Amino acid sequence: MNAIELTGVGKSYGRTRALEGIDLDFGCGVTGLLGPNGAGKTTLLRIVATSIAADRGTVRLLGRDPLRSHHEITAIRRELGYLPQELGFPSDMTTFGFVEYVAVLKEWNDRRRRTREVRRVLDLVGLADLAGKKVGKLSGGQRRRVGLAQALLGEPRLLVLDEPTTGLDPAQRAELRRTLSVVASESAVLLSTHQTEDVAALCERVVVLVGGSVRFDGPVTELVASAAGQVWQADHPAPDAVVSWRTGSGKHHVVGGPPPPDALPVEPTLEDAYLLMLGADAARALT
Ligand SMILES: Nc1ncnc2c1ncn2[C@@H]1O[C@H](COP(=O)(O)OP(=O)(O)OP(=O)(O)O)[C@@H](O)[C@H]1O
Repeated sequence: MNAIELTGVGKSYGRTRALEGIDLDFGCGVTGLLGPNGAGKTTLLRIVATSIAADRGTVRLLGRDPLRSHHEITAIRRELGYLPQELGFPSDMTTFGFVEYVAVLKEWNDRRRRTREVRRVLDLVGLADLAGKKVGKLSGGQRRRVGLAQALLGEPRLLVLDEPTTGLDPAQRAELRRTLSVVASESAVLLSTHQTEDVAALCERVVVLVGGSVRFDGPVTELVASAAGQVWQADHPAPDAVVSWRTGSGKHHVVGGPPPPDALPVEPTLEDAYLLMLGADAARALT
């Protein structure tokens, strides 16, 4: 049984079709969800986090149907950790107090066990030293880590993270990768991000959503390989490239399109492959 099983899933907001025909299964490991603004990433994560219901198709989470009964949805939520895109914090609560409050909502009724668990997750995200500080006085990145701490309570089998790296500095992002790679050995982790480097560093599998549909689903290495032979370094601009820019070294990084005459091929990155995929879509939309 996979932790997440989606078949023919669709969701609309009024006339806007946010998702259509989504067929995806996820087991243990970290899967990265990429897609441009409005592609449907948050909508998909909210469905998987039982925060909203799909309009069409079937959703099974941890072997259960969230629409079947209150009992089923509660059973799923007991094993689910969710970091929403925007998490509201009562600013006068302390870091410890806020995570403990979420633990109470998650039915950690034994005070000693609860305290131990809150300390464990604060330690995991590197916030032990700030446990007594008011949430309102934390930096954006620190607040993001408080959000992550509450999602990690109880070692959830299903961890859903909406843009977890937003606001984190490079050292914190590296630490987050370390934490998630440990969690993912026993849990299914689904995260959305605009940072292709995070996906390349952390995920075995990547799903690209475009316009509410799955545009790519497979190993990160496969997406990278799809750009082989289409990325160059050149001395001159490439006006017909899918994307190209002048780098700090003064050379031009050229992705797709005909190579300029002096172009030297370079190994593509995940970002190159992703830009190529989106660029091809954009070009198709214009014809
Ligand atoms: N509550 C809502 N009411 C109406 N339309 C919505 C609502 N939430 C999302 N949408 C629309 O659904 C589509 C998908 O939005 P969604 O937030 O899932 O995309 P996303 O990929 O997460 O975008 P972003 O990268 O900007 O966060 C968009 O067209 C958006 O405008």
